Amino acid sequence: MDILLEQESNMNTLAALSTIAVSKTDSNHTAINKHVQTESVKRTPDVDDFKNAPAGAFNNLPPLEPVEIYFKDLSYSVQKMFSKTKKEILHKVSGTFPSGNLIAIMGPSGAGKSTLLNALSGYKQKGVSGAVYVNGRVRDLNEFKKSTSYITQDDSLQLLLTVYENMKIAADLKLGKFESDYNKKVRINNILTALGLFDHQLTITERLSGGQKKRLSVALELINNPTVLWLDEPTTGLDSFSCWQMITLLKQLAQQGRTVICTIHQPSAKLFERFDLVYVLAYGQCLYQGHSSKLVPFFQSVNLPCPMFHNPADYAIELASGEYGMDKVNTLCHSIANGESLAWFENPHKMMKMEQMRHKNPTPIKRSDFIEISEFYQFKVLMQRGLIKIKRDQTLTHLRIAVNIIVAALLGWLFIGSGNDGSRVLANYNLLFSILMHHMMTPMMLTILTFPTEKSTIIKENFNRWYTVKTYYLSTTVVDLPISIFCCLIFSIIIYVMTGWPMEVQRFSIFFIVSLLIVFVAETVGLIIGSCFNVINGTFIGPVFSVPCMMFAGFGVTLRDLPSYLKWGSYISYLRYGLEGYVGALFYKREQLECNVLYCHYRYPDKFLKEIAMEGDQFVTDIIALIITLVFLRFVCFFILKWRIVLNR
Ligand SMILES: Nc1ncnc2c1ncn2[C@@H]1O[C@H](COP(=O)(O)OP(=O)(O)OP(=O)(O)O)[C@@H](O)[C@H]1O
Repeated sequence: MDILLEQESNMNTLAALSTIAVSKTDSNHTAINKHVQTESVKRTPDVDDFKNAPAGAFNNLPPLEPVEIYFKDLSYSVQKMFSKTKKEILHKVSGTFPSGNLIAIMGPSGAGKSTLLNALSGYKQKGVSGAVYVNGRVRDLNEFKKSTSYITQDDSLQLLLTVYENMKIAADLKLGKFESDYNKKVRINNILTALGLFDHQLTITERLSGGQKKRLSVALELINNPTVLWLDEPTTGLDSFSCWQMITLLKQLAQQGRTVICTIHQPSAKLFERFDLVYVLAYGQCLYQGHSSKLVPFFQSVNLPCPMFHNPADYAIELASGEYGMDKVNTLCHSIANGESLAWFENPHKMMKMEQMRHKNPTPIKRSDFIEISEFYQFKVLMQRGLIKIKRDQTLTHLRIAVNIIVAALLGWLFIGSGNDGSRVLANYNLLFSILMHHMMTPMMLTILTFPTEKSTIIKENFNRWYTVKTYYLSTTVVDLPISIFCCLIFSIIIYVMTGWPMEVQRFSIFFIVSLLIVFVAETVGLIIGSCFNVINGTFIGPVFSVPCMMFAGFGVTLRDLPSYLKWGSYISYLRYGLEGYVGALFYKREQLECNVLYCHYRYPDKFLKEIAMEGDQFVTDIIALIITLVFLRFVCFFILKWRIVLNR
């Protein structure tokens, strides 16, 4: 009990601090703003400057335009697998979410809570029908999204960045260069203080507790002061105190004029009371909509009284899951008119009609302070973030370098000095194929394994307008270049020197360029597979896709011996161009090789080239073919990524 009282007092302190934030007449606040403006010209601040700053998270932001959301006959259906029929998940639900309220969407598992949240926020658009109104007008999703932020259930954070770095990157992406670094720091500091994360700003996000990660997710989205916050299960996985902290924080944000809507599983009685409005779903229908304190009277009104000392939220879930019979579910949904009825709001007669909303807001919702950031600036910031991640993810970076050194050294050792040995030409050919396998599998599997974990973050950040898919795609392509080139170069040098291939700049350059192109193509293939599949399916699809590529490379079966009806395969297999390029680089126009045994069948490299049906002089064509393949796959990859992230919503 004492602990709870203490927690409550902490929360009250937070609430008091937030009240300071919204008080526009507060002289302290004006003084601080002035101070900030004058100081920003003078010097660059450091962290200590902010230690004693007031905790008002949004004290220098323009006032919020209230956003009232009303939806009518909202349905959501999905295509059933292996069937032409559709499955309807939301059944023509209606509802009203007024501004300045903390709203809970409740219901048993599978009732459609996340689906409703996604449909209302625009996170899901395909399969949604019905109307969503914002301030009395049909929602213009593009404009509406400028005022909203969506916080996903899995926090989707950049785990390798510190709390401050995450905030700074978010501030740079959302505020661009229109705000000075000093102002961004002040804003970050205020938000972190209000959310109890100030003392953790130098902590790597990976090491934060579950509750702190959830608060950081909220903090990141508060940077541009959204008016509507959508949160999918913000309390899942948190202990009771962290839940309390989170809901209290959300309540404060709502009290500042925002519309805060979250899905929640089964809140405790204490948590339940904190919500202003509750929207209960049962089997995709609305079972209750109204003030949290009126839930019990509502049940009473339909002769389903909540048992004494029973948590009303628990009782609502029991009813919604059909524990007391489906007839009760239908009665309740009917009584609330599937969300149309406003009878159980705190002051139903004060609820605004659509015309009144339009009258109150004569122009459609438009964020006056919205900042459009240039794609070039976004690219720069994403590059910065990518570089920090590479620097921090030392295990992966070191592993990539180490794997290339170790594999090159092992292969080099196995084939040491064989580069000029007429009796080991076939061994050299096998080695080239092994090198090809290494350059194909390592980057492809690495991308297949790492990209899917990034996907949810990209989807969330892109939806919240942090950056476009194009800028993300370009930045990931560029940021990885130095490490890929370095790994490939070190591999090529080790293997080339150890094997004793001819020390000629031209031969080595072709060998290196072909290797690099294979690495880039394999990375792109990995990215395509990673964009389409999850890690498990991707790790299966990757090697399966590689087998035909190997088959058509001309290694096991020479290109000459391929049946005519399968010839096409050799044109689309990028490994064929790789192998041909390698063979050309190392065997074309070579002098006769050394022979220290009785007989060397391939002492003359031309004879070998003839036998494997490769001309050897085609390396320029091979390099061009690899470049065309790379460019083509890069475009394909971009469109798949765009489709997965934006178009498939
Ligand atoms: N793309 C889809 N294809 C098939 N069924 C789907 C799809 N999306 C959602 N569903 C189904 O719709 C129902 C509602 O899903 P939703 O995730 O909204 O439930 P929820 O109430 O949020 O559940 P939980 O609390 O467990 O997360 C579930 O039965 C789910 O299986």
